[in-house]
Amino acid sequence: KKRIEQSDPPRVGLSKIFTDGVYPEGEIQPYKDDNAWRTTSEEKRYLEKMAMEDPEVTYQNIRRAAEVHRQVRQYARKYIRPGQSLTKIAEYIENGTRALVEENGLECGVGFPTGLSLNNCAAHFTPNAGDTTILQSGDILKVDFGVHVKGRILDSAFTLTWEPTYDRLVEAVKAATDTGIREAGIDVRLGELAGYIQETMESYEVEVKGKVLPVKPIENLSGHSIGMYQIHGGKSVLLVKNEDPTKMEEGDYFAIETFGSTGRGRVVDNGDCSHFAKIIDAPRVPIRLTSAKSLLRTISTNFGTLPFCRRYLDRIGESKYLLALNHLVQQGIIQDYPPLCDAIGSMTAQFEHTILLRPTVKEVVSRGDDY
Ligand SMILES: O=S(=O)(c1cccs1)N(Cc1ccc(F)cc1)Cc1ncn[nH]1
Ligand SMILES: [Mn+2]
Ligand SMILES: [Mn+2]
Ligand SMILES: [Mn+2]
Repeated sequence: KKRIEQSDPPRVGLSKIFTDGVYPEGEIQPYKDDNAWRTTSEEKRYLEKMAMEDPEVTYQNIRRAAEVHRQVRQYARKYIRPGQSLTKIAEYIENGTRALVEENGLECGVGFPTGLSLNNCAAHFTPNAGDTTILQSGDILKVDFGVHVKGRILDSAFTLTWEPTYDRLVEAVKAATDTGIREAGIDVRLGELAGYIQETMESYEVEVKGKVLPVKPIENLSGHSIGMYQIHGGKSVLLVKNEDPTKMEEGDYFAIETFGSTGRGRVVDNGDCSHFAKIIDAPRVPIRLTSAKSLLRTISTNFGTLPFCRRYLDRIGESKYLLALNHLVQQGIIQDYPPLCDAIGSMTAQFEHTILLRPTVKEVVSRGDDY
């Protein structure tokens, strides 16, 4: 039977292409040293077989999300060009994601807002309604988008440039993320892993207009574990050596992401917030403001605990919601995630993959032939 090809722009749902429901496995990396035994352990292989048969755990959900991510980003990389508005770029990625994952309520869909952070801004920027920002040829764009299937969130990001000036910065961050992925593993301490990432990042420098700048890891950004419908699972992988003795554990899902900067190596909240998410264990406080009460109901219905942005409220018909939204933030019910930026004039880069610490092997589920 002829395989149905993906369209351009990407619109063919993956269940029409992977008709047997089996999605490609990611890059397999065996565990190292005192966990190498896992690959051939009968007990661990049995554990994994059970996981594959459990509809809750089955690795097919996260692999389907990963294949959606690979196909959308493949077309997006070709499509995104200086001169386009960030809004158009965001909608291209989101329309592609919704179509390929065959969005269906909270069953499957967009995992979190499409990050399109420019230059000194490293994370959590996506345009709000009315934003007229146009991508420029000298920009460094971090494209960070998510796909979820049954609450399994695929979190992966890459950096795009259209001039060679910052190639070494991009190279440094790609190498640091690959170091983080390679050194990750069951029983690895998070503080130690951060040291390996820092070491790779700091071995690079970038020459800009005759000035040699060291590449700095951004010390207050981090990778993170991922839970069901929960983008931040509670464990953080910092980018500078630290004493956190917390270990990575069998069954963990991790987003390994690193950020490099030619600036301070530190980000601060900057500009209007676009990203928000319901706080998982928020206190059940009575909400007096009627508009806030109804907005919270809309958020719970449409996003659950997945992060959302103002454009997603606009597209489901909400309007004049800012007062209510800020009230929910003040009440500690919704978390705001403002744009995170280093010094003006600095440049930042990011690469991110989602990895699974399976009982027998480590799977870099979001790996593609692009990064
Ligand atoms: O910086 S984080 O808040 C974080 C890092 C460590 C512990 S929590 N964050 C989680 C997140 C927050 C809001 C989102 F809309 C999406 C994700 C990392 C991240 N942002 C983008 N990709 N990955
Ligand atoms: Mn991300
Ligand atoms: Mn992440
Ligand atoms: Mn804040």
